[in-house]
Amino acid sequence: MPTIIMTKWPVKIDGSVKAKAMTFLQKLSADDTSPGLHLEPIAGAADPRVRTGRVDQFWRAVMFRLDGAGESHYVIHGVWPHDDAIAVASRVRLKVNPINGLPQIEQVRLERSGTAAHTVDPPVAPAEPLLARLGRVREDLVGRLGVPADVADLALAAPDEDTILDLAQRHDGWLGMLLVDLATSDSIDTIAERLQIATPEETGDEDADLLRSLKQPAAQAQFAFIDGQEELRRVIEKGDFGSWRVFLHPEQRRYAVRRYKGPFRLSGGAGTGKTVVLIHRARVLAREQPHARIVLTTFTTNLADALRDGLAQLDPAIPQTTALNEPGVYVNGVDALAAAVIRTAGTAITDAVQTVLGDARSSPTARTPNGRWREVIEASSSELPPEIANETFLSAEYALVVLPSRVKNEAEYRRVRRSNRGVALDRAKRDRVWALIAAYRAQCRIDGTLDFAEAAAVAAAHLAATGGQADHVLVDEGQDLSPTHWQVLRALVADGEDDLFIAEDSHQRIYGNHIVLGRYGIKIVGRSQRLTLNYRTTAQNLRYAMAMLDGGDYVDLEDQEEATGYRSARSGPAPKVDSVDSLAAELDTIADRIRSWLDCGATPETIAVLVPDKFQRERVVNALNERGVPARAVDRDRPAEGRVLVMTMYRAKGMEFAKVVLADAGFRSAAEQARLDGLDDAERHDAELRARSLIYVAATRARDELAVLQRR
Ligand SMILES: Nc1ncnc2c1ncn2[C@@H]1O[C@H](COP(=O)(O)OP(=O)(O)OP(=O)(O)O)[C@@H](O)[C@H]1O
Repeated sequence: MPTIIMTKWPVKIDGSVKAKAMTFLQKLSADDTSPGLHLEPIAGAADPRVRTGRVDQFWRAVMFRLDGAGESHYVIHGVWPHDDAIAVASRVRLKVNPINGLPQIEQVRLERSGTAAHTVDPPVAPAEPLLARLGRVREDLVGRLGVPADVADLALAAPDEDTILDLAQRHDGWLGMLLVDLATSDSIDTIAERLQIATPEETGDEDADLLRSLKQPAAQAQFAFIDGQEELRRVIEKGDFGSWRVFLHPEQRRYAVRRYKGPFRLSGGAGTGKTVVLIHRARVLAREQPHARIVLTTFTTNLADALRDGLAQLDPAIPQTTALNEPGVYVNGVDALAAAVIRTAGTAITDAVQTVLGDARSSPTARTPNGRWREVIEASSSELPPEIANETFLSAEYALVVLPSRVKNEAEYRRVRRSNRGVALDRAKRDRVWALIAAYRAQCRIDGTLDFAEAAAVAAAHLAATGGQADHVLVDEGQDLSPTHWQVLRALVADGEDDLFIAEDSHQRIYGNHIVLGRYGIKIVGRSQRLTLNYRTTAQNLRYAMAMLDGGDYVDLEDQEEATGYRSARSGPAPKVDSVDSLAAELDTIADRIRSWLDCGATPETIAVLVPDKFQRERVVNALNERGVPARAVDRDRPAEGRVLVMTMYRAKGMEFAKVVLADAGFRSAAEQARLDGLDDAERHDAELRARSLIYVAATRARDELAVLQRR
């Protein structure tokens, strides 16, 4: 049967044509001799392999036919209206790039008009174009990396990064990726290595050479061999043809499929496709090991919902299970996962509670309410200074020191190591802190509740005693997890091959404290890599977001300084940053901005207003509705259609929108300021880092346009 090789299609087609294209491709993949397909060569075409096929009366598919291993292969270039299709088919050529061995669809110049098929105004070269400033010469681009000469000349004349990114956006696949890389300070060797470029071997059989080239890792960012009718349907039905589902960057593919001898850590800035790698990896593991118990987890339930949806979109055939310890992929937030361990353990959980808390609770499934630490502090007559007797310090001390070390009494607390905790505690202070912790525990015992960190610690102790319940654990948003989360995940899976795969970005830590994985039995030892190409955010918005982090000392889960260098594949307008004098002016400006986007054809649900807290969320929703802009608050529910979405910056984590307004960026309520003022230096410093990260997270949710409003 013929093999279909999809490419990222250069034109977007609408739903009804898509359905017909699907039928056409299904027929083609079943039998390419069927006369209804009207497969035809084009007389005088630049490439004798080119064929057109009849999608319907009006639309034609353009493709290349290759023969190899006794089978025909069709590289589908795209679908166009009849006359355009003939014009495209006459001038396109598929060849192996002689320098880098990658497949290249080029447009041959039309002799009649003497113009290039893809005309681009050559920029006027400034005194020193960007690539010259970076020390690049024509030989690097053309002779070493295989950039076509005409594209190389445009790139070499580009005055700045944005111009190169514009050029990159006009070239799909490896060429676009090379251009993005060339605009950075990475060495030519690094760039070549990243795309695994190698000089091609020529066998004399051109079709076989092309097929080999199409299978190169960097080629798969643009060409996908379709594995059966079902995959064909998914590729065509789901959104655009350039989607993450099909065309992975070679680095993403490597991390999705590679085997690791132990825990692996994948870092990367916002939008670099970490979640995409995790979802693909879950699929790869599930397909290769149908009996494996695979866990895909993250920090919140909302993010887990998105992972679940993403996996189902990628491949509905992958079995998702709703119970741990069963074959298939179990997707859940890490706290829900810990709760599930406790629930299914039943009364057998008593031993684990005893191990962690030193008391007996038989069915500790209720949650400790927020504010319990405050009540305990208020009810005590502790002589501790305010920078210790506060909720932030005590809950952190409890989650970072007491629970992971399973401290059960004052004597143990006196001895425990408090590494990386800012405030030093002498013996008297330790005893007083313990008195508060003991009061907290006593109250929770009476209520029969556990807080989230306790529940994770108890679940970890239970698993450690009774054995793991998974074969592979994949973790997203690792930077936000707390020590007992890591303990439960470590205990969930036995040490061994592909046990833990962790995606994280320390710049996006907005919840917990900084921690180091090695302390919780997760030894990365050199198995750590970084993704650096941002798929989501335009270079302009990314620059704005990165500037929020300037000067902050961010440290990753292996206690190393976090790298900042990463780049965007997309270019767009600069963010609009406005300062306003009053709340009313701010709300008016938000409404005006959104109205102008809607007037230009944006759909409401692709626009989000991100605010610091729930109070402001309600205020913005009301103000927008009053001003005739339909808006809706998003909380735990999934975003609905037809209205502009308004949510807290926390809720927006992991999401993305075409257009984003950051309202009241950097706002701090009086209560929050008072809380920060009451903290010790180390806690305050960490809180400041998290506050900057929150703006970074929020700003990187914008795909195309970002507007920022600050109060003067
Ligand atoms: N290979 C790819 N081709 C096309 N789009 C991609 C690719 N990889 C990722 N994307 C897109 O880039 C966006 C960001 O991807 P993803 O959410 O996986 O990044 P992330 O690193 O997890 O981001 P964040 O840390 O901000 O949550 C998504 O829209 C995703 O579909």
